[in-house]
Amino acid sequence: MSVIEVSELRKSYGGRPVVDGVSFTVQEGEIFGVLGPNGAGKTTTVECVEGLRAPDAGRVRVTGLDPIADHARVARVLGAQLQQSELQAKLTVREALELYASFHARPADWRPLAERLGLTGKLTTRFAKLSGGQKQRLFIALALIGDPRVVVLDELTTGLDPRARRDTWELIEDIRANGVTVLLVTHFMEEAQRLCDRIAVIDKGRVAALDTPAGLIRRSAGATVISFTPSAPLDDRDLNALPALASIAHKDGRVTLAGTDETVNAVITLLARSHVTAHQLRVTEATLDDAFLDLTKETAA
Ligand SMILES: Nc1ncnc2c1ncn2[C@@H]1O[C@H](COP(=O)(O)OP(=O)(O)OP(=O)(O)O)[C@@H](O)[C@H]1O
Repeated sequence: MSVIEVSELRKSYGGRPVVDGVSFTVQEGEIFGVLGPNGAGKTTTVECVEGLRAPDAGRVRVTGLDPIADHARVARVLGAQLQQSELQAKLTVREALELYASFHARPADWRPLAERLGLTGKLTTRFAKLSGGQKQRLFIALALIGDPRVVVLDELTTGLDPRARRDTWELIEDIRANGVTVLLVTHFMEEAQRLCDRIAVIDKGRVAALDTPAGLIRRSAGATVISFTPSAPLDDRDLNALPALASIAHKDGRVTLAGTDETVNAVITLLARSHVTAHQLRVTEATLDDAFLDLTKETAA
């Protein structure tokens, strides 16, 4: 069952389209990633899902409800992460939890939530005195306090150290294990690769690709990279004729080819046929990072 449906969403600012026909659906229980370069339109898209912005065109549904027309009902099923500026510096963790619980008709009990998020020892600490990781954990708690079916987390781990980021990833997996669907906006490839079931890569206001992390890697041009130092020079014409070749580079006598498994098999055949030995042969799989750069390379150019 789909929890979020976005269809042909469009939004312009001052006549400039920043979301230009975005469509995707998020299934119940998924961690769905929205990934893209700066200014791609990710936040605008999720703000339309949250009902914070009205689309110019297109259709958005959250559990079948329109986030603008049915704002109150959507607020009951959707938990949104607050921005830093939305919490008063002097509010203690306990006060923030109680205050946000009071906004909901049927809030979750904040005590076990605070326990699960490791905030029990910080209940009397003021917001301004919390570390970056503790603040993020509080934001997660506040997003979950209405006992939502779906939670939207935007750039949750930006500014956290690697340890706090990993702890946050475990929390997100834990949220999903409790049956909550997660819509995650992120800049971090490692985060997206590790957490997301599927990812929409947004580029210039459009969905450049939508797939599982493994699927995105497979469809990027240079999904597999093979490098070696040949015992004798290989004919460039033979190398350039390799199937599914995405790129070729020569450096310090070493040849590096990006392509697919087909390219790897063909280069091994070529080496055997040419009686050339490949020293220090390495075959590596591209990461989501490589796939992302490939999928959004026109933007960077
Ligand atoms: N209220 C607004 N008025 C005018 N322009 C806006 C407004 N909000 C966003 N924009 C512009 O729309 C574009 C898309 O912004 P958006 O925040 O959706 O992108 P993003 O993909 O989330 O970017 P980032 O990764 O940098 O947060 C940007 O160029 C931004 O400057």
